[in-house]
Amino acid sequence: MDYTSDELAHLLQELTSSVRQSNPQDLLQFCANFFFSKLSQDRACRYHEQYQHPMAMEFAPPPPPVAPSTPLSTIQHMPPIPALQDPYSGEDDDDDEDDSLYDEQQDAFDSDLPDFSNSNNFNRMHRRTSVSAESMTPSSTRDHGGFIKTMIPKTTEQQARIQAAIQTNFLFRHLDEMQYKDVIGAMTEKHVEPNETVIQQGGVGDFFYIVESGHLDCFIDEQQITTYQEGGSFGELALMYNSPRAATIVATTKCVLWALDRIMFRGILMEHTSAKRRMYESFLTDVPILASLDAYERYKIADALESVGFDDGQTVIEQGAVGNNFYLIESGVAVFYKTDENGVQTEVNRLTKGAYFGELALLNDSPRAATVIADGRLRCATLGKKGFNRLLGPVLDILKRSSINYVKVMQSTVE
Ligand SMILES: Nc1ncnc2c1ncn2[C@@H]1O[C@@H]2COP(=O)(O)O[C@H]2[C@H]1O
Repeated sequence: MDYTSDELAHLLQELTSSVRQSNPQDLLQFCANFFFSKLSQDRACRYHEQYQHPMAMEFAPPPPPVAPSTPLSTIQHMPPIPALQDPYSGEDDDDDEDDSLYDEQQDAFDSDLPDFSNSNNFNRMHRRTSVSAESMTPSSTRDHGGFIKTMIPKTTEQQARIQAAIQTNFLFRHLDEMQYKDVIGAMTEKHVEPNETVIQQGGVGDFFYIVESGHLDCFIDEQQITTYQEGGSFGELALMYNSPRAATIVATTKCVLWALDRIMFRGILMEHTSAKRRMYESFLTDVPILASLDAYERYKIADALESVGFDDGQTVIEQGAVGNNFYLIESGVAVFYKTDENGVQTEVNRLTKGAYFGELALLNDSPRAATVIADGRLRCATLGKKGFNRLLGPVLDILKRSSINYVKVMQSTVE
């Protein structure tokens, strides 16, 4: 045992006084939150100690956890994701604290309590830059909703590297300035060697990861599912659903990762991510072109989609323009027009919910082949060029094949 009875007594005393102060409705949930916050701080401190004593970095990898795996089928039938209260909203009063506790009650924390007894986890965090140890002292602050933030001081160079790593990642796009600062403040740098396992399928979820550099492979039941590189992220599912890790992630090269702990992920990134995935889940399932994708691939598309509305008669795409976006029709009617060399405009097509357009210019790097105008109110989910190539990879062949027929149809309509 590496704690003294004094430390235990002190910890329990602190818990007791927190309970008295807050008078929570759900005592067990309150205690769970208290200990999770303590764990988060402890993790940051251990990391700090390890940074101060680089010779103490050696460790044996933790034994593979014995837990049921989460096959994709489980993801397809996941229970609704509990929505957390936005920790940034509301005043600093007791009601807010109660609300946040009420929301937290929906969390099945006990089904997913990581085994933190093995401190080797922390020793896997390697710090690269040599900054004064004083300036690296981690701290934590409590915000309005009783949410305890992890704060690990960083050099400007580290902050710039995190910003570069997250700038193309869709999960960070919606953050306001304060959330952005908090996320950067809470991240922990992790250096990984080739063949090192970052996440073990069936294990418990502790961190969400962003890739700064390097490549990693993702396996489910030893079958390779996908790869990750600069700007990619993984490890969110176990934190969102309190489920075992759904896949194994192994580095294929040296990697630099940034890790965000469970509390910060749930407090800042989860709400928006889960809301968006929920919002697009059934819509994307009904889009015929995406039928061959699995549930997780559709989740990733949902992360990247932006909803945009057009009024009756508004132009969505102009023939001859440069194409930057792909569109999926959420509702309404899009009408397609071709203008011939004499300037005569002819209607060539009409599409409704579930159909897509705007792929030709992206597939062929060509100017827009038609003008698209909203007939009545039109709402589309759009995907930028990068997201289109990255996320629709598995259906690009189908899109290409369909685009050939589609061009033929349009040409025959015009002729
Ligand atoms: N097809 C997939 N199914 C489930 N998880 C996947 C899949 N592809 C990539 N992953 C990622 O692998 C991660 C393993 O840890 P998590 O379950 O926390 O979160 C998972 C996802 O981020």
